[in-house]
Amino acid sequence: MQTKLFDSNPSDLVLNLLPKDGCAQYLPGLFDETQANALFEALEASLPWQPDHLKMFGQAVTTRRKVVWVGDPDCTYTYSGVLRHPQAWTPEILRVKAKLEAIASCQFNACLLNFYHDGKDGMGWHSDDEKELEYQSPIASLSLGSTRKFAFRHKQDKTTASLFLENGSLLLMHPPTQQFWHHALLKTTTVQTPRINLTFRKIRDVS
Ligand SMILES: O=C(O)CCC(=O)C(=O)O
Ligand SMILES: [Fe+2]
Repeated sequence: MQTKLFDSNPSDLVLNLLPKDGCAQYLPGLFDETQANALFEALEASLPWQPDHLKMFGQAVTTRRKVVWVGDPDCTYTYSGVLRHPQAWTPEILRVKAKLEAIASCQFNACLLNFYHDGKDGMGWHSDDEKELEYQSPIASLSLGSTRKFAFRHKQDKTTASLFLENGSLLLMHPPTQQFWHHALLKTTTVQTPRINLTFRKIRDVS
């Protein structure tokens, strides 16, 4: 499947990285090196980064990776068994959100930010399919800092697909990707520098 991402530029054809049951599109260089590095530094310095708390096999786990949950005030969200209350949007994140909304032609109301100190930090296999998430909406994932390997694995037949997420790049995961595929940010011994990832999401109106 080939999908046109921008109406304005006919050369911006972005291929689907998945062979079936979903659509993931990679757009490198959405922010150039200078912009991406400036954004990385601003986010690293200004946000209240905290270790993440997960429940794995009934056990409480504290991650080395750090997170910030940002969103509209009513966007509480439970994942990995833990209820999160959002921090208020910051001007930088709002600017990024507006840019990604224009590209993805949709609205986001929440964003999970992850800080990976180096290759020893990663994120295990999961899908972003919590009941609070709007099933129809894509997830837009912006990468800043070190290049890291990201992989998809089909839930039924275990087919895999992977790619490297570069500084300033965007990965769009469209429905029904989360229903059929797990994804992971793979650990590696070869990366010694940090990375920040922002995943913009749409929480359903549960009122
Ligand atoms: O860091 C990444 O690229 C992936 C993050 C992710 O999968 C998530 O936040 O749900
Ligand atoms: Fe995810």
